[in-house]
Amino acid sequence: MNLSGVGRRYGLTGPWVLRDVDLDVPAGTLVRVEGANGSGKSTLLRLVAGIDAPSAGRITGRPPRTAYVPERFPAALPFTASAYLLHLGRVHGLGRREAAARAAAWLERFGAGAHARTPLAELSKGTGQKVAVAQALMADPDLLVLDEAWTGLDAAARAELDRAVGERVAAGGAVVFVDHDPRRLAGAADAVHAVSGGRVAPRATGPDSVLVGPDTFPTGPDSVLVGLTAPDAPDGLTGHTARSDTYGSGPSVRVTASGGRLPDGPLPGRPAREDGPGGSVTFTVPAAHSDALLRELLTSTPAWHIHRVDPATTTSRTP
Ligand SMILES: Nc1ncnc2c1ncn2[C@@H]1O[C@H](COP(=O)(O)OP(=O)(O)OP(=O)(O)O)[C@@H](O)[C@H]1O
Repeated sequence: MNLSGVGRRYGLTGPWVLRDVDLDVPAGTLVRVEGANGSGKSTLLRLVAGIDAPSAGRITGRPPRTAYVPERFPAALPFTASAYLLHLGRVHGLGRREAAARAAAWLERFGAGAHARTPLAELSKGTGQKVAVAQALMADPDLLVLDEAWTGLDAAARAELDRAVGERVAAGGAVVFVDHDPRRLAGAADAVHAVSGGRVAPRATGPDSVLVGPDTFPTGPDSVLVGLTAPDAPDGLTGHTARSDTYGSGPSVRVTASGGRLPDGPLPGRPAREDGPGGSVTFTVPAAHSDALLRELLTSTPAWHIHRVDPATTTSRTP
């Protein structure tokens, strides 16, 4: 995929967080993104994953099967770990049996099999992060975007994630990642891009190329948010593309919620809205935007109470 002249700012008049970004992410490559806190790494990764749209420029060629692990986990979702993975597997386009099998296999692989029936809200941060990573990997994505996905994982799970990343690249997928530990996959990256001053610039790669010093190591596990970009059904089951500016038929998600306040601006993915009984509202949004929508609803003041999250078959866009 390719980013050409991409810029991003929050709000119409906000400062440009990123400007004039030209970036190639070829298939079968491992790409590291690095930079200081607040430089715009997560912003760049959200654009790459397609859960956020550029304010300027063009993004083309994003693989249909894209999966994303963002920094924070919506632990308030009313699911057990396996039910959540099953749901996301269905959103990724998997059949029920296949989704259940893959969910179980990935939980087992990350040492979280015993927590399959634990409600998300009761998971430890590290186990929640294992679920976050499992939801992305179970899609066999052609583009995997990992925003500090190792944070909070125990040593065995970190090593397992390293292996899984290697497998994705070996299978011809692209992996784009941010991690504050400069030793993470050291020397394995095919390209390293540094974000600084709103610009993204390539720099030489190699075992000795380290921009982020040891003093920037995370001091503890951050809270994590499971990302769901899951834009496409695998094996060409649908023709939906996860372009942020492209809607139509394709995987979409219905979120039923109540009690919160809507933001002044548009909601992520501009969901269709349907008022229900008891003040509840059902938002229907393309699957690629459902994570951003959930995050917006859960972090609004007052926060929305999420009743249900269901796959839907079609998406309509409000004008
Ligand atoms: N939703 C948002 N609304 C307004 N500003 C935002 C939003 N998200 C990020 N920003 C701003 O964009 C800038 C870059 O943030 P971003 O999270 O992309 O940085 P980062 O490099 O990932 O930081 P860190 O290393 O601390 O995770 C910051 O100034 C941040 O405040």
